[in-house]
Amino acid sequence: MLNKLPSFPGIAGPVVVIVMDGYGIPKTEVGSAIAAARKPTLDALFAKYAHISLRAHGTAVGMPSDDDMGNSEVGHNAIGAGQVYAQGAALVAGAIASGAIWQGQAWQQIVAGAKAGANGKSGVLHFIGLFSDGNVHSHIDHLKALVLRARDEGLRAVRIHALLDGRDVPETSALDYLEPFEAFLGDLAAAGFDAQIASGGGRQVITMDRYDANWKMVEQGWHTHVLGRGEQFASASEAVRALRQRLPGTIDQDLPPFVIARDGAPVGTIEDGDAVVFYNFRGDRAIEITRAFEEGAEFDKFDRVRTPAVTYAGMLQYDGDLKLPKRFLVDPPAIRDTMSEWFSKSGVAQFACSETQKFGHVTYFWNGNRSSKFAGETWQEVPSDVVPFEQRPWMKAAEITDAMIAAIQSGQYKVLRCNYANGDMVGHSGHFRAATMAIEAVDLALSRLLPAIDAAGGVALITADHGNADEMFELDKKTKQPALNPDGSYKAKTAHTLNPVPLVLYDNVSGGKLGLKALEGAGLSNIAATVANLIGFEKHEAWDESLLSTSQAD
Ligand SMILES: O=C(O)[C@@H](CO)OP(=O)(O)O
Ligand SMILES: [Mn+2]
Ligand SMILES: [Mn+2]
Repeated sequence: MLNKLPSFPGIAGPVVVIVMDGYGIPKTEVGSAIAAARKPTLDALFAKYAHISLRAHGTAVGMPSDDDMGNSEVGHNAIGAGQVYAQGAALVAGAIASGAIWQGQAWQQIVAGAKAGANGKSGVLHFIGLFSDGNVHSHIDHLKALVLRARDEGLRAVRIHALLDGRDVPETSALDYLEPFEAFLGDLAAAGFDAQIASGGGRQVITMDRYDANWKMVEQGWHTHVLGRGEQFASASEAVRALRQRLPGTIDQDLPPFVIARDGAPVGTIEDGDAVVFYNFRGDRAIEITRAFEEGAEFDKFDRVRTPAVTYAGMLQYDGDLKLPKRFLVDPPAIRDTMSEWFSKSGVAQFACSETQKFGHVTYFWNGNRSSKFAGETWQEVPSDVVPFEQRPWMKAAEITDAMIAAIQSGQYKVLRCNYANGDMVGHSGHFRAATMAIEAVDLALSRLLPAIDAAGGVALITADHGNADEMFELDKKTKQPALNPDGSYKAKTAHTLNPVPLVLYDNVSGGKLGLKALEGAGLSNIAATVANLIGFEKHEAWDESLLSTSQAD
């Protein structure tokens, strides 16, 4: 149980933490869908209530460097745990640099599995994952290290199944990664090691679904990577060129699947005796395909047609509760002492809500990559639409708000949390106009939610996990100003940003006694202690400092 604060009994009503996914503080108004949105509620929040900015990228959220943008996993982990852990990107890079990854049992079993093969023939080692240097789900340098090590281990062949990104990196950058990589593989092949790209497709089309939103994507991925069914091309770069020509304006994440073939035969279907490494380190979009590989006859999400007997590993363990996958190359961060756990131990009833696309963010990521609840937690999922979100920028903001208002009015919960997906999911489309509407939808939601909090005598902390809609145009690397296409138009940007995020204390109950401290270097990991203080508890010793000032205590 957390200790009671000696000086402040906590507010009478509930504390509501509102995460506006993808809502950063823009550096410039040009290209900011947030600056362009009509948002009277948010404007009033910033005009009238205590607010500070928080770091939400780089080392402040456990990424390897401050050149790394934030993302939902590391952001929600930091908020929920109140601490910063070295995250997957850093842990994998470290394990490769030290060589520890190759000494681990999992890698050795992968190598042994491929060498043993089946039916008297050694197997092939397949790498499936996101093909970029975005460092949100994966990094291409990790893939390179894996391929080289597979060669050094004396494996017969490797095949790569490349999920095109354009969401954590510029929207049509696939060839910038594919061409040098094909050259790298070509050099290996010339030196006698059989290494080729075997299949691929846009990450929003195949394989990388999350939170059971659309298993069809995983089914299509299985058909592409495992069965080798789909449109055939001579190489991945040729596939990208041809598909772009056929589907003008389609960005990388949305490109259809492709299979690489010679003389009509796929070069890398997945067969009995092969080994498979899913090389993404982040879990949300890795769990479904992992289940398809690991589960037996009980698997009922789609017809796999064929289930090759393979040795399978994930880069990390993606879910510590479900032990998914069983075999993994690098230990995940051992996230402990989350606020959900300690509020639960302190008898605080908690409510969490989002729509499918972000549901795991406010539950599984928030609770330290655990898919189970702590005692006294209630989770509510609002099913997301399965459409391109630029067509429905309001997404489920209204329904999430309905659920939050009902939960507040029930009087059952002391701490509530929700995530509005709009700024992020629509921001990822690169569609500026839709992104302004996304922010307007969040604003409208807040205009309903905040009065319900007032009526319950509560307060809200309004924040975000990282930026996205705040920068909808690529910035020129040198000038840091929005970059232009050859025709003079702005280059659309689909990725997250490096910008800080707001933290607003919406408080109409303390009569001005509560405020926020602008601590040097404050980041998302300072929120947990702030919530604890607001409900009258001291922070857990592992948590970063609280940002709450109470006129009695300070
Ligand atoms: O869509 C995703 O998987 C990531 C970007 O790669 O976004 P977020 O971290 O906001 O979930
Ligand atoms: Mn996010
Ligand atoms: Mn995002």
